[in-house]
Amino acid sequence: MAFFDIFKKKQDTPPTGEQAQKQQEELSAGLEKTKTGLFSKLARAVAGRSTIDAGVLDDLEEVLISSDVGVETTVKIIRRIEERVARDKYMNASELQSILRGEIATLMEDAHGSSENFGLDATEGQPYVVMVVGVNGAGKTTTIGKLAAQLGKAGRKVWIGAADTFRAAAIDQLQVWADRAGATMIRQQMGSDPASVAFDTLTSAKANGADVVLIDTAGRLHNKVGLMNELTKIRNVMGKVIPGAPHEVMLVLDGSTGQNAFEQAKQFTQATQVTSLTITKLDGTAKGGVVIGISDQFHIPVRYIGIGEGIDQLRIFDRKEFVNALFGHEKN
Ligand SMILES: Nc1nc2c(ncn2[C@@H]2O[C@H](COP(=O)(O)OP(=O)(O)OP(=O)(O)O)[C@@H](O)[C@H]2O)c(=O)[nH]1
Repeated sequence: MAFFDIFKKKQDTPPTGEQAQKQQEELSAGLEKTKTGLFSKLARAVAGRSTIDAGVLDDLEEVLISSDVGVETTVKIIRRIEERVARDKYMNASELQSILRGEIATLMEDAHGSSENFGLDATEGQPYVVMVVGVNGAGKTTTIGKLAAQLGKAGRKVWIGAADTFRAAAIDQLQVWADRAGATMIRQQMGSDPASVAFDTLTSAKANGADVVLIDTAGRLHNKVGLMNELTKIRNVMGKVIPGAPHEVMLVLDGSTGQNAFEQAKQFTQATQVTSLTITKLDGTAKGGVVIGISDQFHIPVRYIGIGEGIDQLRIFDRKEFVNALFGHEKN
């Protein structure tokens, strides 16, 4: 069974029209800074210009790069718009916003393919295991906590493994979240072997009929080989307890770090096979363009975004809602 099914199908009732609207409004509010930044820059790029010409495209390039969309993705977008302009000859500068919206929507669709494709399916009757990776401070602990709470609310039995054993405070913080979420947490002494914690967690989860296992890991980046070896060791141990585990490797990135998030994505994708992304802290930043650039550049689907500290402010990422939140609903 895929995690997406586990999560979605267990939700008591789908949101009503009113709830769905509220959720969309919260998302728009969370992305407000990114939206305002992008649009004020776009407005400046087209001010006083009638057609989309080379000058407008140069300015657009700067707008996208300064909105943290990333160089590769920016170049791709500009090239596509250039092709359209070449075909169409005359394009009004006022159309730039809707053209950009269309290009971003297409990019996100290409990057995501089937958005349910986050990793492997778990064998029926076995827990679905998510290994959560990312640097300290990216929001791993909070994300695991919110996820456990949402899954618990949806009636799922959740096990959490505290395999970030380097800081006692990190283990304690995770324990607080686990208790709040009604999840079972497996922990050992600070400094113990993370692979051993993962082994204990999966063994206990399997024996107790857990639905989902979330494994927290330490994300020290000072040494790439060290990181790779540690993550490989944890993965191998998991696979011995539950064949196929981990079914998903979720990389948590702090969206407010902009270009740094791209660098982290590069480091982690080189160290291990990452199958999904969670991008946190989009509420406090104008750097939300990272969501577009990272999913495009790394071709890894974004599963969740964090738009606040509240439990339900960790949202399943929906690329259409995201584009709507940035550009408004499409007018027919
Ligand atoms: N505003 C906002 N804050 C967030 C979001 N996600 C996480 N945070 C905050 O970011 C801070 C860091 O989050 P943690 O979960 O502790 O980060 P971590 O990656 O586990 O870091 P370590 O515990 O140091 O390994 C906390 O204060 C969280 O409340 C979000 O989506 N929005």
